[in-house]
Amino acid sequence: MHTDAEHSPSPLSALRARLSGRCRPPGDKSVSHRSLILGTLAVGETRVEGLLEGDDVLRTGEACRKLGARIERLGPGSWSVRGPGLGSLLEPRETLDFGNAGTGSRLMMGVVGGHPIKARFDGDASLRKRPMRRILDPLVLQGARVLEQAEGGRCPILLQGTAEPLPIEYKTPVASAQIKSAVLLAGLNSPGRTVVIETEASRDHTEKMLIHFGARVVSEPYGEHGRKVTLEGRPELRPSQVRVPADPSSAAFPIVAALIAEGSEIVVEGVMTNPLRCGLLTTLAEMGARIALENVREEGGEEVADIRVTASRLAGVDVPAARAPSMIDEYPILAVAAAFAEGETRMRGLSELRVKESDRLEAIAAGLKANGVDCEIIGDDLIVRGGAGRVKGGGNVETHLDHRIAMSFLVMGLGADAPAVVDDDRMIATSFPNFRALMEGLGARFA
Ligand SMILES: O=C(O)C1=C[C@@H](OP(=O)(O)O)[C@@H](O)[C@H](O)C1
Ligand SMILES: C=C(OP(=O)(O)O)C(=O)O
Repeated sequence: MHTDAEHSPSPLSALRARLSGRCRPPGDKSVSHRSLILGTLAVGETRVEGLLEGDDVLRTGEACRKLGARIERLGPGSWSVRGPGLGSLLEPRETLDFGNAGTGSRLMMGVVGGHPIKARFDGDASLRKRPMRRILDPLVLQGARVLEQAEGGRCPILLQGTAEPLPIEYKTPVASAQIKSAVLLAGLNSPGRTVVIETEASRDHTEKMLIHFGARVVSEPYGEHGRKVTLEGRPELRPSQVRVPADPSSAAFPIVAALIAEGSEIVVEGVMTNPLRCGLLTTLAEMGARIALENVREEGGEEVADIRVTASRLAGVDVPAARAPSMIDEYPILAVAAAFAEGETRMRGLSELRVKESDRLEAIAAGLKANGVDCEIIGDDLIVRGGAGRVKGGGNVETHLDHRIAMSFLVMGLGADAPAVVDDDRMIATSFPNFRALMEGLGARFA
């Protein structure tokens, strides 16, 4: 299946534009994956509204079906999930193919790891490069066994889960919501308590949604920036209603586009403003961006807001490493904003960017250089010296099967002197299938 995607790239270029109007980005990817997974672990019908119908999430849905869930699309973004329930999952007969999705594959490893079933995990060329030992190590402590794996603990992986996961206390080696979530999801079927400690807090959607589905989860501060999360095993998960707010990581693209494209003013509606996802907004505000949160309200257990953005003169800033977990997927688009800023932006502590869909640190630097932007990587830091409102553009950007690299450099083209070209736009469908239409609705020009 993945071979098609790899064999016929679809290049796209973006031209200078002025943006105006209102838009609503699709549902949050993290919440969407989790709504299907938790729906599968609850007995009865879970209804999801605003599900992200991107390839990553649809593959999680396919995997849940292979474990015994009945999943139906009732209308656009509206889905019904009927789970067999915790402890009653079926052993899948076929490989669970997660395509490009780190989140889907890693969370489902946690689910399988906590059940007495065996499953094979695989994905595309990008997913096959991503490190999975970080997930397998704690799962083995919980009692799962890795029967087969590619070199370095990579997919394809054959995982044998356990009927009775051991209650463990686990300190994550890096700030990662995927590691935390895999351990908690495996721990759901444990007779005891599972504790995950992180020294830097990562996004907390799993904890919040587990509580929404009826589990007992306590999250306490740990050290200066960390959290200690305790889950009581074998909860009675009840089917629930989930309303998925708009994805702040997708909203980041129109937001930065409006900041850098002269004369623009837009409103991005219904965006989740969970503090553990808001590092980009904090950073852009420090850079002098004219961004206002309007109509702040609650939707589906999360705070959401309409975000008004006016084109702005930006100034370079120093982004501390401690902010990385709250904006981990936003560095490619922040680097584009930094390219248009006046002065130097230093983004610190980006080692995790090397193990995303591509080596994002290298991919960002190469894309910036191709478009005439002065930048360098020093250790795990990225330094961008901005053009004070001007970027040459005209570059050809290699996207390496990475949706965020593709969208970021298309946004760059909307503000650059010459069009920016990305070598392949197909991966955009993994997280933001209507990216092009939504941006064109605001006045963006692509060819
Ligand atoms: O848990 C999640 O939904 C995610 C966690 C992050 O990954 P890490 O856990 O590897 O930081 C993020 O990059 C990814 O897009 C989504
Ligand atoms: C890192 C990302 O996703 P995943 O880890 O799910 O592939 C992302 O969407 O930027």
